[in-house]
Amino acid sequence: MNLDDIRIGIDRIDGQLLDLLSERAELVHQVGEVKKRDGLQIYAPEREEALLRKLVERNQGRLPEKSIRAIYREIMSAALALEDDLKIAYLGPEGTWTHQAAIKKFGHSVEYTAQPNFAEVFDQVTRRKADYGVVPIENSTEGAVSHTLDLFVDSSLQICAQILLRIENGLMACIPRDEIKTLYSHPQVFGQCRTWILQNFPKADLVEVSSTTRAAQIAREKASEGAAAMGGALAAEMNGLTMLEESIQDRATNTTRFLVIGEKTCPATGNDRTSMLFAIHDRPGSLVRALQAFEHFDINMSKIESRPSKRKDWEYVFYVDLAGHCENDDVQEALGELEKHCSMVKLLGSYPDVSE
Ligand SMILES: O=C(O)C(=O)C[C@]1(C(=O)O)C=C[C@@H](O)C=C1
Repeated sequence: MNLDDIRIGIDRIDGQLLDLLSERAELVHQVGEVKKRDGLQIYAPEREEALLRKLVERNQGRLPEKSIRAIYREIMSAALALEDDLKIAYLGPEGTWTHQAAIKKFGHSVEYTAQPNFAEVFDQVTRRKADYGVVPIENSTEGAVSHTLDLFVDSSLQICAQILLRIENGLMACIPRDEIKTLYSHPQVFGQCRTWILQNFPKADLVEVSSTTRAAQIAREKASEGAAAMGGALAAEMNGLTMLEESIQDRATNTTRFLVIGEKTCPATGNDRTSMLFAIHDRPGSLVRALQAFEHFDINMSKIESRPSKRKDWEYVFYVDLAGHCENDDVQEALGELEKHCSMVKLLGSYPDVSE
């Protein structure tokens, strides 16, 4: 077979694919009409996850799971845009890791709105200026993003999905490496690259800024003063910086978990995770007894963080993630028992426990 013959085959299939995608778009349009009529959420993470799991299982061909997910991400992104003008708020400016996480979840067809800080992301969704928000919650090297945890205490928003994104930080500048005097980045990135900084730039000044994109902008503006930035390839590209060294994070598998927040949580998919906050009574053994509620019902607790309550000194709020959906009987019963030992329990939502 020669190249032209093979390409004729590809052209034929692409034509068929487009016809099928148009047919799909017609059905999606009908779904959108039904959802608007019945007041349902346009974004349906449980349906997306079920569809993706079915497709990955069915797949017999050469395409790896990652490619199937990426292709369908964009097909469903086009669907979301057809159903409504979906707007997603994220921590900007453009090119931040949160922006990339948002695109990984919602694709390129929906509208994005960059916000100056996490509180604004929450606020935009609360005031319905955006349909959903994307915020980081924890990093596998550096731990919790405490500011996000704190914002959940007073917010009525619910978590409806999670996004896992591999974070590859690099050193970027528009000056040679030996002229670098100051490193700019987000505090989380400094934490993720601590060993590399000590080994490579032990004498450099470290300046924390609001995002890696902002750091890249400063590396350009203050190049003559010896500025460089640490962050992702997109931030370097958008600011015309050279990547002087790639993959400088201390752990190769460095991954950040992001949450999608909206007005409603997500229905059960059979493989879910639930997030909640609670505060305990100030009595001996309260925390142990509260946590035993999960053990009694054989529920796996995958995360616990404590944060100051900000209402009274030395009083804490615990942020917990567990396996299961808040509508499952065992989770409901565990919550009932938990409440007996707590002064406050607040469910933040249940969502598909994706590992991609
Ligand atoms: O089935 C739905 O609820 C749809 O809106 C369709 C669709 C899709 O393209 O398959 C699009 C967006 C939703 O988040 C889930 C699925």
